[in-house]
Amino acid sequence: MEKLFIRGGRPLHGKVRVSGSKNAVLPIIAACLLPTSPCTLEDIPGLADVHTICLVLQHLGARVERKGTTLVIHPPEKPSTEAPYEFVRQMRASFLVMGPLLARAGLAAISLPGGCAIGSRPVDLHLKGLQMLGARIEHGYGSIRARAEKGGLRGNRIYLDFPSVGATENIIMAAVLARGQTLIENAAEEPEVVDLANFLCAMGAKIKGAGTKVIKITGVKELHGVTHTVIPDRIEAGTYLVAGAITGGNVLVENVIANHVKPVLAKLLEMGVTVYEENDGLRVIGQQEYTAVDVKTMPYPGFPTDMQPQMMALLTRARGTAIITETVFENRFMHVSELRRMGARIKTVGRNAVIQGPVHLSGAPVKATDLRAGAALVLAGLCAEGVTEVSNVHHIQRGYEHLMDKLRNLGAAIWA
Ligand SMILES: CC(=O)N[C@H]1[C@@H](OP(=O)(O)OP(=O)(O)OC[C@H]2O[C@@H](n3ccc(=O)[nH]c3=O)[C@H](O)[C@@H]2O)O[C@H](CO)[C@@H](O)[C@@H]1O
Ligand SMILES: C=C(OP(=O)(O)O)C(=O)O
Repeated sequence: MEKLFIRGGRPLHGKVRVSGSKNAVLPIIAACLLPTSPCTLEDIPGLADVHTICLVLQHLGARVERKGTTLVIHPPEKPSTEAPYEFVRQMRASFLVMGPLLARAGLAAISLPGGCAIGSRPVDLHLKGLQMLGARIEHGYGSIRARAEKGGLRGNRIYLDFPSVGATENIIMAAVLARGQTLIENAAEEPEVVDLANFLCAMGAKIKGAGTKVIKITGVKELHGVTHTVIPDRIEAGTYLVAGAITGGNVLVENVIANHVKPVLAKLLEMGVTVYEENDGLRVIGQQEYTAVDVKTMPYPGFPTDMQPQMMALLTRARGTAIITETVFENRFMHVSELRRMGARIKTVGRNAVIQGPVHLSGAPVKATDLRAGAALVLAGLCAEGVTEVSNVHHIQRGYEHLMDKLRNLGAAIWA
């Protein structure tokens, strides 16, 4: 499926269940290289990215069995240590095997991930952290080769210049088997980091402070396999909340941790969307009119950059002028020109986008340039007049399980 078609104008009604979190499951699968016995992972979404990281693990010698939404991962006794470009090119998160490989095998050679549509996305913070744990880093032929000193990695104090999610995760995974204690300061506080830490602790790791700015890890000798259920995807949940709001519908979003979507809820409420907690999830009731609000993306617990494009689509429907400031990625406004093709009035100045509303969007052929840009175009299509044709759907398939079926169940006219 490379194209999606949406006939807009139908308010969405009903229930939708959120799948397991993409950004939690990717590092957790990488962490399955660490124990000496198999792990069972539950509520694993059927996403292109999950498939890719499983291929990476298989390439490194792990045995991966999938049964429905369950994954069983048998770690290799002696992992191979190279993740070539063919994987890293498909998904930057492949770089997350660096920490576990260094911890388990003392050696890792991973292709350097390139930039992508939303920014240049260097890995300098990952490498600085691993260096502080005693790894020797060499660049060559487009790859990074990291080697632990004799006797393995050793704990240290690491200050991150920016609370990078991936760097925090890579360093935690490297430090759990290191000698002594590691302190990560200015660590990322995202729920996905906490889920990874909970998974590792269940395997026997000693980690304190995950979910705060300071994480303390005391290295242990060995980890054992466990069963773990990943947290619900807070970005998918936020996307369906916006879908309810943008179509003026009434939707119950199930399997969501309300605390994880607090920054999104706060903005929806400020705009005049009705959202409240029910026993089984969060109910969103759309209104005829919304008020423009300003949004600034920030590391957690700030407003998530992964919800910025979807929020922009919704803000085209709000009365007044809204300013979105993107502080996390330097180039995450690729959806603006596509939304403009649908009639949105948006200008960008550097890291700010100024949205003038309300406008009645109209269907148009548009292109998904990345995952969340694609989600924003689908949302815009749901409320636009006429048919919207979204191309490059493979980007959307990286992060939304059964998107078409879930939206159809809510009454959307969407087809491939
Ligand atoms: C698989 C996964 O979990 N992806 C999420 C993760 O990506 P990811 O882990 O790549 O995001 P980071 O938090 O690392 O990146 C945030 C910012 O830090 C910069 N940076 C990062 C690392 C580094 O070594 N040097 C550096 O300069 C990046 O270029 C970016 O501008 O967190 C992002 C920020 O919430 C989300 O948008 C992604 O959906
Ligand atoms: C940017 C995202 O993912 P990744 O880091 O995998 O590119 C995202 O999920 O919006």
